[in-house]
Formats: sequence, C-alpha cells, structure tokens
Amino acid sequence: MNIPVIDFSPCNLGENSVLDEHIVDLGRQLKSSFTEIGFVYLKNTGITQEEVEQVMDISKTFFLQPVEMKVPFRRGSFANFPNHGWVSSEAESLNPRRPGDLKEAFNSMSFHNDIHWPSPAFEDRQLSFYQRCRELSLRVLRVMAIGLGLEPEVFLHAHRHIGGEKNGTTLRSLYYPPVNSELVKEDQLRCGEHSDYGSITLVFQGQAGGLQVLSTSGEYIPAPCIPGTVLINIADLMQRWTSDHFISAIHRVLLPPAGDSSTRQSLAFFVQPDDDYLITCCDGSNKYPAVKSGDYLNDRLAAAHGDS
Ligand SMILES: O=C(O)CCC(=O)C(=O)O
Ligand SMILES: [Fe+2]
Repeated sequence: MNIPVIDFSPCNLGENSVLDEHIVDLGRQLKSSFTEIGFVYLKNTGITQEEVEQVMDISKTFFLQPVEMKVPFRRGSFANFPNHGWVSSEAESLNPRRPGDLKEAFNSMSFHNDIHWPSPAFEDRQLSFYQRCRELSLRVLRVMAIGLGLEPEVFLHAHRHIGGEKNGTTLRSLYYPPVNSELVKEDQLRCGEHSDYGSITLVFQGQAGGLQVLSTSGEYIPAPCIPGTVLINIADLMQRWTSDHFISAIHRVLLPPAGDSSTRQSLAFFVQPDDDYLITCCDGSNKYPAVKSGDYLNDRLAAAHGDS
C-alpha cells in the first residue's frame, strides 16, 4: 500500500471561487485515501517548496543557537499560551514507552501581543506560513465533508477561530539534530509511534527521510518528502468524529542509519477544532462519547510531556 498523491488544483489557494460541484471528484479521492491509509500527498495546493524552505531556514537559525539563547522562549514561559514556544531535545516522548524523542521543536500557537519572539523576521515568517496553512486546511476540510456526502461547511463550523485565543491549532517547526549513535538510548527514536490529536495535520518535510506510517495491514511504509507536495493526515478527533471511517494512522520518525550524521527538518501544522466545540459522531451514532476539543488536546499534551 502506498500513500496516494492527489492533484489539488481545483482548490489551489490561487483559485478565488471554487464551486462545490467541481470538487466532488476530489472529495471522492480524499475519502478513499483517508479511509484506506489516513494519509495523502496533495500537489498543486498553492503552497510552494520555497515558502516551506524559508520557514525551515529561519527556524534552523534559531535551533542552531546556544541553549541559553533558546531558553527565554521555552514552552511553558507564556502564561496564557502554555503550548507555545521552544521544546528541547528529549523533553517529549510521543510514544511514552520510549525514551525522549531526539528532536527539538518550536510551537507557534499564538500571535498575541504578549508573546515575545526570537526576532521580528522569525515571527513574520511563522505568522505568514500559519495563515497559508490555515487557508489550505479550511479548503481540505470542506472537500472532506463533500467527500463524505455531508453538508460542505460541517467541519468548518468547528474551525472558526484558528489563529485566535480559543483554538489550539499550532504550527510546529521540527529540527532533528545529528544523531551520535554512541549516546543514543535503547529504543530511542527521532519521534516515537503516535497518532496526532486534532482534526487533520499538514506536514512539510525537508529531504532527509525517516517518516513511516503504519498501514492497516500492520506494516510500516515510508512517507518520504515529495518536493512541492503537502502530506496530510487524519488525526484522532477526526477519527472519532467520523466514527472510525477516517483513519488516524500511527506514524513515527526513525533514526538515520548508523554513521549518517545528517539532520532532518519538518513543519507540522496541527489543525485543532475550536476549544469549546463538542465533537460527536457525525453519523449520529454513539460510537464515542462527546468530548470537548480543548479538553481532549490538553489531556493529550500532558501525556506527551509526562505531566499527566
Ligand atoms: O517530522 C515529521 O515529519 C513528523 C513529525 C510528527 O509526526 C509529529 O510531530 O507529530
Ligand atoms: Fe505526528
């Protein structure tokens, strides 16, 4: 099983008016990818590899600084936005049964005036990329609803406040430093097995590989960078919402082969429904109890950071 590549041209961000009847076929294609594997590559979205590289470049400049320059921006330093900021290597275990992940991250989750940033250029690039990802996500959520034969706006109603205070959607810039095989702990990975928490995730990768997705047949399949595409996956709240029709697939990032000292970068845009939105099964079933998006996110973040 491979992850399909779908042409998103009909909904490209440069298209100002998109008619629902023109995206029925796209909806069908997304639906089959999300029911079969939970992941899809979209090409011709309007977001270019150059835009991605600009965000990666400025992020890398931040990550390569000495620790004391990064500490003032540490996650947990911003009272009203507890998930915003820098996460140091090994601070997080996305699979709690493994040692801490060998990655650093910068979470941009708020652009409130109270937040101070490493530089104005850093803030600008994170903010403009955040807005581009927001636009693309809203288009994808619309096509998904159409693919499921639902009212086109059904998911959009739950994502009105992306970028505002009552929504946890986060742009996360990830940096995986070179791995020193002598220092690696037993069972340690760049990113442990996990599924994402929210509705959907947009992933942009640099050239270095390592990302793998667990297929329904129980095998891990590689999800390499395809330049110019966006990798999109279903996350856990969307799986609940669709009563398991859409699969929130387990994925992980492996260590590079022994002796390979390359670094890896990626950008993940974790789309989260509005904090107060109650997620219930959209087919009217009671397969999962209703849960508030914000409560669910907080529980999952606490578990990943070992403070639950
Ligand atoms: O680095 C990547 O490509 C993906 C990382 C990931 O799955 C995550 O942070 O949730
Ligand atoms: Fe993930």
